[in-house]
Amino acid sequence: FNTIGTLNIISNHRSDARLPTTLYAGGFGGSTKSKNNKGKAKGGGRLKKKAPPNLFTPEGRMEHIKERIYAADVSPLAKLSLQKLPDGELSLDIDPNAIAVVDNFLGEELITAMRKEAESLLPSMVPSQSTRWDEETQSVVAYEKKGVLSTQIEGGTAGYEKSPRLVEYIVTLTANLSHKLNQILPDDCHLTGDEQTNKLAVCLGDGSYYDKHIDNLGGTSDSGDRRKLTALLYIQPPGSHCGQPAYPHEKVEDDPRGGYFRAYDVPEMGEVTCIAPRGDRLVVFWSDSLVHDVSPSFAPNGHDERRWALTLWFIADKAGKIRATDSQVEERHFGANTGIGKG
Ligand SMILES: O=C(O)CCC(=O)C(=O)O
Ligand SMILES: [Fe+2]
Repeated sequence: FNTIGTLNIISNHRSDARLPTTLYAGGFGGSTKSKNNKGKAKGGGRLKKKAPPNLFTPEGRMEHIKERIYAADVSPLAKLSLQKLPDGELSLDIDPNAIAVVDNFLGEELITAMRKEAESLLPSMVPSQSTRWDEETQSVVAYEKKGVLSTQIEGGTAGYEKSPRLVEYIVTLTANLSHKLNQILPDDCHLTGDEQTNKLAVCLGDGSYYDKHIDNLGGTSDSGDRRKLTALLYIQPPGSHCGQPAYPHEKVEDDPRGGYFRAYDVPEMGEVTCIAPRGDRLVVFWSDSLVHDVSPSFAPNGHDERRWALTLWFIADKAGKIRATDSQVEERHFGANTGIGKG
């Protein structure tokens, strides 16, 4: 995977469009500016009813996304659990299987516009690559995922022109969700706010699926893979995949379109947690520990039902550590011969 450095966004909505404003992920409402901005009125006065966000301008959209991030409940990610260390000792630490699910994250208007942008990129998307363990050659081999196309959203002028809202989302989420989480997480889980990597992917609806995997297996090797946290945004119409009962009791069988995100080993939720790819739903989890897959995805009523997901990987900062894969988890899910998959 490639890591994009700071994304420069060129804002072109102004009348003086030839004098572009460059917005930097790290400096735009990022780590220094947004402390304690939860619901506070400017000037410390009474809370006034806020004007609706202006989603016609980049600044308005980014401000809106930032507000949605600070309103979202991502506290499940700070949950602690008792874990067995390799020497058998127990330690209280951040739960490796924690998941935060945020519904109606960005609102119907923005998610609908983002879907349009995503679909406009389809002609440039290519078969998604994956890796699997090959018994014959006893090595990890790359293969093309059937029925899944993907691309990486790039920053810079060219990338911004192609899909401005997707770039704005990536920059704003990177800067602000990292900042918000760093305040509630221990140092070894800290994330950078100005670097990320991402993938826009579509399941074409022919039963395509993702094998069981952990996104980042780099914990024991010097792989250079610093991906720490995964944030998936499902870019479908809000309310799609609204099966009964709701999360966390959703079941794959609830919907003929399938395409459920399935997490394994999540405590108190039974063996498998099923999460529908519901439009405008954000799903956040630890890239270096959560075992997950995607059930076969179908689009029985045509292209509108195709499963679009934008994955953003947050990068561990200098103090952040990539966990080594738990050997018992590896054995339970992938067999002793480490047929382990990687996202
Ligand atoms: O689209 C999803 O729900 C999950 C995709 C995934 O696991 C991955 O890209 O690593
Ligand atoms: Fe994954």
